[in-house]
Amino acid sequence: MKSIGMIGGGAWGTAIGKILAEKGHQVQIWAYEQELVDSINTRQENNLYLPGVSLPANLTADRDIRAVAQDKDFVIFSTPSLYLLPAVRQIVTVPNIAEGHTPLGVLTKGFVHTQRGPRLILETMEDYLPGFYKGNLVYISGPSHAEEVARGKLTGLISASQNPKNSIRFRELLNSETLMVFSSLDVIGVQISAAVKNVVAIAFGIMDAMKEFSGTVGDNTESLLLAAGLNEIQTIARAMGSTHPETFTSIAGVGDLDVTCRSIHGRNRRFGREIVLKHILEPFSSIDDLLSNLQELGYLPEGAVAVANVKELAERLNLKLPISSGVFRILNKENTPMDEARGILASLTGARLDFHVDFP
Ligand SMILES: NC(=O)C1=CN([C@@H]2O[C@H](COP(=O)(O)OP(=O)(O)OC[C@H]3O[C@@H](n4cnc5c(N)ncnc54)[C@H](OP(=O)(O)O)[C@@H]3O)[C@@H](O)[C@H]2O)C=CC1
Ligand SMILES: O=C(CO)COP(=O)(O)O
Repeated sequence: MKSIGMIGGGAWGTAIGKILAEKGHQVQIWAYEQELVDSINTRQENNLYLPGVSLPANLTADRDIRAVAQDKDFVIFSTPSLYLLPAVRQIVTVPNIAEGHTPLGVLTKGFVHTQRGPRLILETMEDYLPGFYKGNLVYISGPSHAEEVARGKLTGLISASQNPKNSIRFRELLNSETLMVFSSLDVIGVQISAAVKNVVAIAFGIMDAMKEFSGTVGDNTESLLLAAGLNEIQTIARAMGSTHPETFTSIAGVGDLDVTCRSIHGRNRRFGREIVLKHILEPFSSIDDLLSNLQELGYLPEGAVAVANVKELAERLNLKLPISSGVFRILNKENTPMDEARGILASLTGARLDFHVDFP
């Protein structure tokens, strides 16, 4: 039996915490909201982010982040990208972390925006953590909606680390009857795939909403977008130093892209659909305004956070990324979803497109 601290009580941290608790480990989740702590500890349910899933009694929650990280055999970060660094900063001086005794894993998908611009999650964490952690952090990703993992749907994940021993440690920790975990050394490729697929899924959601009202956009068109999205992920990942081309054909690459674009659980897809069907960008004047008021959406599409970082990286690395650029312009109110969708499809096909969609 191991003791495990989960830093983040959203849907994903809770689902993975449940898997670990069901394997007999003692799991403590750091949750930001007191209501959530009470719900997990007294009703064995995450009422805010994973309602309807009954949690084991050996999974508990606490608001004290340092207590959750203290004296644990493993600590796993599961906050959204925006809250990751503040969480890391709070636990660096916890003795077992300060001394490098506790292996650290990360479930967050996205980039961290620093004064030096957008950076990958693990490299940023390494800057704040004691030197023992350099090259030893583990990044866990793959096609895995929490709603399904928590209900025992068969799922595959990738555990990536520069240190193969550590990726195997997390693989063995997480492997269960329904969760199959595979190792990878390509920490850059896996992190970029996880972050950028969320941006592609926003474009996919926009296209998906248009499909319902258009004679031009169909399932085939969506697959065109998906394939181009994978290409865009590869382009940026290679430029950033991805080491293994097979990452993109693995569950961390095309697998996660597919589920994020197509699943009804997908929040990035939902965000894209609601841009078209519910005009949810109307209250926001720009992407900065949106990001400052993200809580108004009521759910967190990581792709909205990631796209500004992707734009900056594309400019720095001189990359042409038509899907990400189009999503950025939509969120920044520089262009309409309709014009951008036409532009993206035209750039992918080389065709001259003048279709119009009449929304209800
Ligand atoms: N949901 C999924 O299926 C999957 C999600 N992921 C990734 O996991 C990460 C977490 O997502 P998910 O669990 O879905 O998140 P949710 O949207 O379910 O939960 C939101 C989380 O944000 C926390 N939060 C809100 N405001 C703050 C704040 N000011 N400071 C600190 N924390 C705050 C909440 O805290 P509190 O703990 O108090 O509720 C909660 O943990 C994301 O990067 C996501 O892309 C990866 C794979 C699957
Ligand atoms: O990363 C995920 C699935 O693997 C979750 O995607 P969404 O945030 O779009 O729901």
